[in-house]
Amino acid sequence: MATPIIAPFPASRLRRLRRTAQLRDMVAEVNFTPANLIWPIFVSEVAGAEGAIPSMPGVERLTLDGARRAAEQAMRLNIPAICVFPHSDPDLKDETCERAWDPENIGNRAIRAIKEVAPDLAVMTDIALDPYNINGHDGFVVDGQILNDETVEALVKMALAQADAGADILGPSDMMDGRIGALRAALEGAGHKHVAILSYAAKYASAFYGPFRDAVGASGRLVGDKKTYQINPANRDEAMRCVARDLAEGADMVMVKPGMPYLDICRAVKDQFGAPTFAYQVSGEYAMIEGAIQNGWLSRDAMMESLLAFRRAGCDGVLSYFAPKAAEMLV
Ligand SMILES: NCc1[nH]cc(CCC(=O)O)c1CC(=O)O
Repeated sequence: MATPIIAPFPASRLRRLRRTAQLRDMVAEVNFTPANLIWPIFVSEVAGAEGAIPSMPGVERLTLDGARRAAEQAMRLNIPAICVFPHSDPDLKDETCERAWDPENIGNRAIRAIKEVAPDLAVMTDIALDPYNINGHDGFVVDGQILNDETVEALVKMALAQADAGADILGPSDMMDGRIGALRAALEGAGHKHVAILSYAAKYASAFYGPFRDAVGASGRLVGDKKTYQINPANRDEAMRCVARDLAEGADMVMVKPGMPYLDICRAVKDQFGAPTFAYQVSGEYAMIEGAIQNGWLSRDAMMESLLAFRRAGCDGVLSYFAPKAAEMLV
């Protein structure tokens, strides 16, 4: 960073450039546009499960038709990408997680439905076994241990099914070791050379995912916690090693997750690696801000301020449940 030169007062009056909206805009260091957004949506295959998610006020589980409408809305609002999270039938969850790589699972059906109505919209996926796992974990569980290498093999099958369904961006969120290299090799081998990987590289074992687990119906199921695979919130160097490793294995873009409590990590990742860097403003962050807005405790400006903070911290974009609302305010 350049060394700031400040003339002594009154030669320097920093308020001169804050006087009008035009002057403030002229010297704004970062901006936020709809192009900075990725919109996560929940798509359910369970009849009657669509509708409100109490811990995420304003967010709904969608049907396939709802996903189509969201895709059309994203295109209208210039949101470049939508990220599909499946809410799968709880009665079909098991330990084999076989539905994760079924071409007809709800995630893959949603990808195809979106591509039908909005072929140009980028569709991102989530790669992890938790939507289909009876115990709510992102990997296979045997004797209370999360198996790494066996899980990676399953994730590869899941990824290929998503790529076959038309996904543009794959989002491995599982935090198994070696998955990025395995996914990249499999995609090349299967002719999916242009499918991009946005790695959940610096994903922390966070309490801020609670409402998401309600949304996908994993809350009651999760046995134990995810601390043996997600990063300890105390660690920064470890996050940097994860990002370096994932980029070296072929990730096209990297993510820091959660977002607001980890803005220091966003800045460090952008400065050190200069790769396309995204933050996930996760469900708990959304719930805090939107809940406070709906109670009249915060104004709607808090939403835009929270998004702008990611840009200031070096992020190219943000996955946020605020995407449609924020994009509407930006047009
Ligand atoms: N692989 C699961 C997954 N993918 C995205 C989120 C969280 C997103 C959010 O909280 O908004 C999670 C939850 C978890 O790791 O338990």
